[in-house]
Amino acid sequence: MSGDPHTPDLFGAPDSEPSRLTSSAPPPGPSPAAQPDLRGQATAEQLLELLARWTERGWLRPLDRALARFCHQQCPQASPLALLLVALTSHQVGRGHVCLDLADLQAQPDRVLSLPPDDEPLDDPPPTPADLLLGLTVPDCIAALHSSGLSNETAAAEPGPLVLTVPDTPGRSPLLYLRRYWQYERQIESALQQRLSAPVPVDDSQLTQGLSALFATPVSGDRPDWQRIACALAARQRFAIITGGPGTGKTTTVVRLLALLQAQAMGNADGSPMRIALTAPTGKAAARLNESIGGQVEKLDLSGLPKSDSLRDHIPEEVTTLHRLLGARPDSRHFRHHRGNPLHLDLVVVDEASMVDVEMMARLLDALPAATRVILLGDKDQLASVEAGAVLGNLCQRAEQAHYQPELAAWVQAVTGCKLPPELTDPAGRPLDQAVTMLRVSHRFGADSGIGQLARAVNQGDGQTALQQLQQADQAADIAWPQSLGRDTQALLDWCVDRLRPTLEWLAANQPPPDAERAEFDAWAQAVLARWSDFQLLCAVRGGPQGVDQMNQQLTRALHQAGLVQADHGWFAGRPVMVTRNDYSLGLMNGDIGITLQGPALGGAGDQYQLRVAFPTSDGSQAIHWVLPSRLQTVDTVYAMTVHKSQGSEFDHTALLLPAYRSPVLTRELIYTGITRARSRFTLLAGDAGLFQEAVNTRVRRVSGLWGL
Ligand SMILES: Nc1ncnc2c1ncn2[C@@H]1O[C@H](COP(=O)(O)OP(=O)(O)OP(=O)(O)O)[C@@H](O)[C@H]1O
Repeated sequence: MSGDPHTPDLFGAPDSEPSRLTSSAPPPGPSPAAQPDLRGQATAEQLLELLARWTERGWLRPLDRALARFCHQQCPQASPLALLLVALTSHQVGRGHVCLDLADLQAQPDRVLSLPPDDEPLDDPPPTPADLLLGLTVPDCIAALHSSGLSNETAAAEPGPLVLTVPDTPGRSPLLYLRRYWQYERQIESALQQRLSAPVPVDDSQLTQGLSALFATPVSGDRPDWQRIACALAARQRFAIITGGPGTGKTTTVVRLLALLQAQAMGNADGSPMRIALTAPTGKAAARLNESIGGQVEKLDLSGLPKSDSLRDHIPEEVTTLHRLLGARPDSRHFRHHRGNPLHLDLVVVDEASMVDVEMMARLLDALPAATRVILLGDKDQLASVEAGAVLGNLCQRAEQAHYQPELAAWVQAVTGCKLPPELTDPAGRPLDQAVTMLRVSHRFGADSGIGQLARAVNQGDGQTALQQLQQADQAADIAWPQSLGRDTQALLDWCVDRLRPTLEWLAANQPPPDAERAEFDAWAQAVLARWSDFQLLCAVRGGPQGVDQMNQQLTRALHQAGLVQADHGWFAGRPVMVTRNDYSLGLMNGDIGITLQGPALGGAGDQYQLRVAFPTSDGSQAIHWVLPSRLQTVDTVYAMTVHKSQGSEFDHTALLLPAYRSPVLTRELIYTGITRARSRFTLLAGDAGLFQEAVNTRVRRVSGLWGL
């Protein structure tokens, strides 16, 4: 659970990235002496030497080579081919995959290293996996692993550091895992299987009544009300997923679902309410849900439900982070709650589940009794977590087509009145399919919304339409692509300064006097934090001229020159920072954003200010958590932030800056995530239409063995 989330090699290799094998101008071949012959005489030492060369070039992480060396020491009989597979599997984990797909490896061997772009000239290139694996087949790899003593197919066998799974289902490839990740996937699979095979008995007429009470809009025959359907499906399952794009009503639906389930529980013979936890992977996402859920619970009309007088008090509004729920321990990947010390809960709702990695999901499910119901909410099309695994994406692979069994469709119609389109039913639908609902109508972005249309085109991989929409957008539109800004750094900086200016000027103009009451400082800081989401520059990459590091440095300088901040380095009022590592002693979580302000002096010395960083409190209250800059060890300036770090946040006006060069990071998921961070205005900052279009055509594929549910 560590690592720099922004380095390109952390992301899955894009599907459309041409393999080096097929590129038109391959780099000159390696000298034969440098290339271990994996079919014949190569030794482990030769292979490890080659891995060292890859590591020097940044194609492999030192950790990946160290693991191969460790495996060589533990199992000296392991062949160089087996050791190569160890290093590549480890490297895949660093790029967000849970395993190495051996068929993919054979088809496109060079996708598994962090190779530079094809057009970058290489000086004395080492052989690549394509060179090493030439003439070797998947069965050769399997045989090498079997004889290595490193991998076992089942958990029952003597555990080796790797696990090889060879599925007998046609179309499925053998997958090689580091054992830990195999275990996480199996934990998830078994926890979900257990829940999917034990649906909750429901009283259909009570359910129909509850749904009618909560959903005021009458059902129209030809347009299914997906929110109502989601509630019905989740009411009968111990595990359910509600996925949907921005503004499709995930929160609205879950609030109604909570009311429905709680009303059912309180209407039961013993009348005890369910113990419910609402959680999200980051503090920011938790705070956002907290805010929106609170407002929605208040407005909910509960009059048609049983126990309506006391029901509202039992609908939770407080959202906690997964780390906090599980009882994270400083400097440890172990939690206080686990199988041996489970959480006593009846229902757990996980919002922004696309950001939950395989390890976190496994740990959550491990800490829950089998009877605890689990509901995942999230947008399956967003970027996955930077850590290994794209659990929500993997589980939602069949969500578009739904695959509801005809009996389920009939039941849905009986309890909700909604007729499901026949193309979404499938007699061969799997148990997981029956537990997934995709919300398909955006209530935030109507049919004529530029942001909505652009997000849809990008999501469908239609780069040409997306470009046309951007090119044809007029002044009044909510999307824009000022092409000159993508090519002229100074113009870009000036444009960003102008967008940040109102908030920085407001901040300075409204600063309370040093002797003001603490509440006055808190209210001011709250307002500054709220205004901070008026505009956000997002960068696709970390390094390079359009990367987040340089943009932050240049923007800081430009703001200083414009007189909007008092310094161009160090700590100064108006510097926004994001916490990059959980700090339990300060109560700050990775991803929390604070603004440096002239705050109240410590100890109440009322005649002077003290520079402090104002963080919102995660309980959604109006209080501010003021932290001395010297106590913040790991923060980044965030005048610009990476798209990855922006997940779970929304901004009124979002601008997405793309690099001027090809990068494996530029994918459809990244562009979609960037666009959907915008509430009311989106600006693309890119100099090259081709790169944008290429990115939209490029998908992240995260290999996983979670397909059998
Ligand atoms: N069925 C509906 N009819 C009309 N408006 C709706 C409906 N459902 C949701 N909305 C409105 O659409 C907006 C977005 O809803 P909501 O916040 O529930 O969506 P979401 O999917 O959780 O959004 P996010 O992208 O923020 O996660 C809210 O203003 C909500 O009141």
